[in-house]
Amino acid sequence: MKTEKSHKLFERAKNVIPGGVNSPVRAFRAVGGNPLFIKRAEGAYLIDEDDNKYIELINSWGPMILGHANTDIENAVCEAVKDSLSFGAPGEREVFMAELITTMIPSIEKVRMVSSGTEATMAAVRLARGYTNRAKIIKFEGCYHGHGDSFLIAAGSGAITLGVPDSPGVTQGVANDTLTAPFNNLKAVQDLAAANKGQIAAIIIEPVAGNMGLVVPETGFLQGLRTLCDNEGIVLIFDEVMTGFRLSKGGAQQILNVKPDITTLGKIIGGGMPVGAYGGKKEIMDFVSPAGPVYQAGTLSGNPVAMAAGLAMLNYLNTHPEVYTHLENITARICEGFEKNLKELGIKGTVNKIGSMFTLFFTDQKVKDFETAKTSDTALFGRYFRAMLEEGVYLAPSQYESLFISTAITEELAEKIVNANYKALKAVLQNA
Ligand SMILES: Cc1ncc(COP(=O)(O)O)c(C=O)c1O
Ligand SMILES: N[C@H](C=O)CCC(=O)O
Repeated sequence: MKTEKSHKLFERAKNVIPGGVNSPVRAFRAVGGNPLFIKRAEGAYLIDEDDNKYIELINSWGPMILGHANTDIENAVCEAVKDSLSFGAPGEREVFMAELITTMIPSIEKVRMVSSGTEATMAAVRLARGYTNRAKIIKFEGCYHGHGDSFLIAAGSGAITLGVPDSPGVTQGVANDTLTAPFNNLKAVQDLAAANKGQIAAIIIEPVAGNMGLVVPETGFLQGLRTLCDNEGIVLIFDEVMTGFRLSKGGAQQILNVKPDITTLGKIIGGGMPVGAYGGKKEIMDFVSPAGPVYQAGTLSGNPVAMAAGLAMLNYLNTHPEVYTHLENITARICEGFEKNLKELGIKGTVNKIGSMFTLFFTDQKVKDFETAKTSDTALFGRYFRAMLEEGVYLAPSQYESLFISTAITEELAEKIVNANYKALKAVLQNA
């Protein structure tokens, strides 16, 4: 595989961008080798600067659920651009967007648009603190909620990959207010709440965790958190930046049948543009400025072009429920193929999946939390990642990420992915 142009760009980038990338996990540090610079993407494919073409399973870390260069979304953006790129004043698309979100996710009665998932989670926690007049929050080991200071404690995603789950730069004062518990361990959360009675403002959780690899909640876990929050006056925040509009049109909360007080959103909601949102019960959302005292603002919040992209995306998903069945069937097919390959080649692996999200962990343990996720052989993952690239399939460059399927993955492509997986696993065995 020729990667000269990517390599040259990376060398130039390292001189002027920290680590040569604008988000750490893109640097390929966990898997070895240099990042590929992408010049174009279309449907299910990424095309790099050296004209290599890959079937891709990241989809910009989730947003591109309809594949790249979707005509509906691109047309909506082109139309919106004609009216100016930004107003800094309210526009009708923001109203349409809020109406659509509150229809699709009924636990959201009012919603505020922001420009990233990080902004959404930071604002949601500030709101919960302002509403309850309490300081502490509980988060889960291996969950990632963006790079807000309060969340960089036992954090997932690139923070695990690069060995900074507790980042320098976060003050001890902030860290003291973030308590952590293992995912899927209700007793640990109940104990924390009892030991800090009357002090916990919020429990924030990815209802389906995607940032320590994919980990699904066990039966009763989320419902147990709901009951605990109701009993203790704690605000339950579901961070659905990844799962919102992906696992169903009503997000993870719809399929798992548990309603949070606040939901944070991002990724798909922007159709590929930088958008986030947080919303929930009216009573809580009316604490947000200017309705209430909790301050939060944004120069580009509700940006008309971003709203146009997001509206086109959400309108499509809202009116095409068959999308989710298709995505689930394709994902099941790929995961079954991977499991068969692992068995045939005698490689230890566990495939976690839900809807159109999945992770192949190189461990024979059941992966139900961060501790079990960490039993994966990450060196083996690195070799597998590179072998898959050679086979023309682009994966997330870390064991601790979920993969995402888009509607552009046809049954034929699913077959190709399974075959590539077999060849890559075999190559990894031969070179062990
Ligand atoms: C669950 C979750 N929350 C929050 C974020 C932060 O979103 P963003 O990267 O848009 O700031 C991410 C992804 O990065 C995420 O996966
Ligand atoms: N896991 C992260 C978000 O979902 C990966 C994206 C990033 O940090 O660049």
